[in-house]
Amino acid sequence: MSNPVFVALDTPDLEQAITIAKSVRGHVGGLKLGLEFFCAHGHHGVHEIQKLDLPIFLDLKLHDIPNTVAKAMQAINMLEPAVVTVHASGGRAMMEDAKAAANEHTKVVGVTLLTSLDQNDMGKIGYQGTPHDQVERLADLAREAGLDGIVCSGNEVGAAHKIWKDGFFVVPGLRPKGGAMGDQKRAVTPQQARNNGASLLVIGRPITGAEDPNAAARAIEATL
Ligand SMILES: O=c1ccn([C@@H]2O[C@H](COP(=O)(O)O)[C@@H](O)[C@H]2O)c(=O)[nH]1
Repeated sequence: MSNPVFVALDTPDLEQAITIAKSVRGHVGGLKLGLEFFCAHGHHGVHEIQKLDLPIFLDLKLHDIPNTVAKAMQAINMLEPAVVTVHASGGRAMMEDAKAAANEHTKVVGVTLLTSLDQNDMGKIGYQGTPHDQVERLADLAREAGLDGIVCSGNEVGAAHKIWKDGFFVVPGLRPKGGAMGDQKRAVTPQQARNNGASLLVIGRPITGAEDPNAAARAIEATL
């Protein structure tokens, strides 16, 4: 992938999503559509964004019983997404069925531990160990289930890469040096994530919330 940055078009406003995507398309490698956009616009919205002719990452974070996730995957296959997310904590059978139901050319990746969570949150949820432990445990499970890779923070991607040499590593929660964290708790810079072994970098607000999204995307591209 020449430019590993996928910009997260996190808005329920279709026109705004198209405007931002048009302004940054020369400086990103793809477009990520998540729950906010998909719940508002569904397949129609994805078709509109596809007109911009960049790969589409559908970040739907599917998490349910295996049969339901497999059927949901079948229902988005006609959109031919480049990447789709499921929650790795849905378990091995769910991930196996998700991968089996997906298009041959769609990468299915498992979210390990959301980048908005830290060690303190893990304790409250009832997860054992550190974020590294959780990411490595679920990376192993995702690999065994036949997924293409995982989603984790830039802090853990180096360790995950060591245990899964040919895995595909999606890293969100990225902030240029000094950038506002917002709800992200395990953030690193795009450059750090890339150096640590990220395959795909997800960047939302540092680009979409900038006064000049094109300049922000260009500045990030220049650091990679
Ligand atoms: O662990 C995760 C998984 C997914 N995301 C998604 O990435 C973007 C990040 O947006 P920013 O504005 O750059 O914080 C967003 O769409 C999340 O749903 C994540 O942040 N962490």
